[in-house]
Amino acid sequence: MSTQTEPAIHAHQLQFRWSKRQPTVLDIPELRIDQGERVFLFGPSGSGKTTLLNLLAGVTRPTSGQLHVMGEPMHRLSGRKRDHFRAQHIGIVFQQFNLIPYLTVTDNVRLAAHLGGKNDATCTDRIHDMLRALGLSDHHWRRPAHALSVGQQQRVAVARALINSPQLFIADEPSSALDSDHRDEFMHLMMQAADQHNSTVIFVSHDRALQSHFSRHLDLTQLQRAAVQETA
Ligand SMILES: Nc1ncnc2c1ncn2[C@@H]1O[C@H](COP(=O)(O)OP(=O)(O)OP(=O)(O)O)[C@@H](O)[C@H]1O
Repeated sequence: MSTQTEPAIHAHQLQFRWSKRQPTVLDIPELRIDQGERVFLFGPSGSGKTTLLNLLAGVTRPTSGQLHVMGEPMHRLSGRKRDHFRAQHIGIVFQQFNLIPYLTVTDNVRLAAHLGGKNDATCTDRIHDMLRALGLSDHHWRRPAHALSVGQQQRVAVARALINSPQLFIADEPSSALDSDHRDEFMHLMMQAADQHNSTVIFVSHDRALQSHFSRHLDLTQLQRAAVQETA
């Protein structure tokens, strides 16, 4: 596993395409992100931001090249090993949150703790502390996820992503459905939670107003050589 000096992310000659008949979506000669960095990733629609996050999270595997995430060679690991690594070391907030609608708020977060091997005796207390820190008070905890507002679901998704104290926290447009007041509050809470765990943060958004929360701003079109596929 990783040491303190090892980068959180190191990609070398990283390429990805969906199939042999489709054009290359990502072609990144070199990318290094150090542990603890706060990265704001942006680029036009279709430029491959979500695809890159999925590669970093091990959801998909590079077509060619090397990708090390906290020292692990993701380009060489099987799907099962990548799933295991993700559950233990990476927290993700997806665009659509992907909560399980009929499970309670607490159990949605507990499931992630279980998959990460951290559903121990202190788990319920840790979940409730996390939910409280993210602004969800106790009368929400036993509600099914489908009975929450979009903003509340986002907070559950962040709690779920952070419950295992991940070394890498990845978020794909997690604040897009919030108004500007709630967005700032949400960003503050999210960064505070990431600070507590000293996580590396990679955050994708079209909203450039949010980039002031981040120490590094990465334009995907500058980072890579593949052309953006035109959206019809
Ligand atoms: N499952 C898929 N199969 C084939 N092509 C796909 C698939 N998912 C995405 N693509 C294509 O890959 C390219 C990159 O898509 P991606 O979702 O990574 O872009 P993005 O920068 O995240 O876009 P947006 O800002 O609109 O979310 C696009 O041309 C898209 O059409």
